[in-house]
Amino acid sequence: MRTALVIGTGLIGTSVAMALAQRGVVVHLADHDPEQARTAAALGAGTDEAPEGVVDLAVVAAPPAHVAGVLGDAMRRGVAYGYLDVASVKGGPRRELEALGADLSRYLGTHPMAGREKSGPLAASAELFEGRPWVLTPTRDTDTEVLNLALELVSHCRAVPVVMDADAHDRAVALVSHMPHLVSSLVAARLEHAEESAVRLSGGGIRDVTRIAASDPRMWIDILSANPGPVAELLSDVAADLDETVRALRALESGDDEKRRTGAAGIEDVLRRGNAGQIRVPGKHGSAPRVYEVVGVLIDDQPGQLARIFADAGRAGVNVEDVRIEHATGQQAGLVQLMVEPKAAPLLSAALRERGWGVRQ
Ligand SMILES: NC(=O)c1ccc[n+]([C@@H]2O[C@H](COP(=O)([O-])OP(=O)(O)OC[C@H]3O[C@@H](n4cnc5c(N)ncnc54)[C@H](O)[C@@H]3O)[C@@H](O)[C@H]2O)c1
Ligand SMILES: O=C(O)C(=O)C[C@]1(C(=O)O)C=C[C@@H](O)C=C1
Repeated sequence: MRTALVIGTGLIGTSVAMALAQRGVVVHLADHDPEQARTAAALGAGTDEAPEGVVDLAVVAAPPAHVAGVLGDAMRRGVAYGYLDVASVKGGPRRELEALGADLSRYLGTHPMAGREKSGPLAASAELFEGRPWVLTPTRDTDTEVLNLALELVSHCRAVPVVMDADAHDRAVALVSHMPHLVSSLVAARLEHAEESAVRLSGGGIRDVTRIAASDPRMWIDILSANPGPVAELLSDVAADLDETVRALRALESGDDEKRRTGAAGIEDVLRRGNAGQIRVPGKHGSAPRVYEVVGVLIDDQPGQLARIFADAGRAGVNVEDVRIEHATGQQAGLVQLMVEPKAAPLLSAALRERGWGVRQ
């Protein structure tokens, strides 16, 4: 990738632009608030002058409700070869773009699983995405070159590409991002009118639980409006657990030994289930480096090949953890190396062979 246009130069757009600029990509910056683009340029993220020709990749980092409109407009103007967005929800923007009649082969919905509770270019950092998962949602129609440009961008940001279906992504982030965000806000909301003498005792525990409650509500209204069903289901499960927990605590207040024993067992159950869930959360920059097995797939230079490989891997139920592409010099062929969990490698090889791919494991 030689040139890129980042539209929406807040926290995420500026962070992407900084990472690309550091890797030698010529980055153009645009925002509906020109002051934001100027600030991003002053931070070394690129130039706020419009590109003269067509750039390789346009990256839309506007709030989710504006993503489809901004993408549709950029595509109509033909500003780039490929287009991607980084919005926190993937199903809605794709459907909106489809309704606008856009050429979806040149579009790839993506989502870096990294961020902050602060907004704007001044909160940006080129290192924000290092080691973090970056979800890509290609379909059968995705142009191979656009997918390659996206993979290059993810690699420049030193993130880890994860391929998923858009709706499966939205269900997953309801669990690991959207529902936790609301729970954090609900806990923090209890502090609003609390006694200062109590609030000033706050320590690491409440800080950890409420950090994300400081985020911009306008952005989160957009995010939650685009994923309300899955989040409501999860929150109603949390509400049922809360009811049980309150019942257990009330039992602990009782003068009756048997009731107190039942109450203690209920609380212990909540705490132990919490331990079991917490241990599954990867560290800040992912879990300790894992060893993946490589499944090599031979491709010729036909449009749509990479997207088809990802779609076939998805159909086999295999998560592709990382990808490398080797092009054979002077030949219309290449080798795609898919990095997967060791136990998934034989399954993936068999599924891809069955679908006619040349596989090397
Ligand atoms: N904040 C996070 O933690 C996080 C993480 C991953 C992905 N995202 C996604 O990234 C995108 C940007 O989020 P952010 O945190 O950088 O927000 P931000 O508020 O820091 O930046 C958004 C920028 O978009 C600009 N903008 C708004 N409407 C626009 C339009 N119509 N055209 C051009 N520019 C416009 C704003 O002026 C602002 O500079 C969102 O879609 C969000 O869902 C956010
Ligand atoms: O770390 C934070 O501040 C975040 O909230 C980041 C976070 C998340 O929930 O993990 C928030 C929303 C984005 O879509 C992706 C990442």
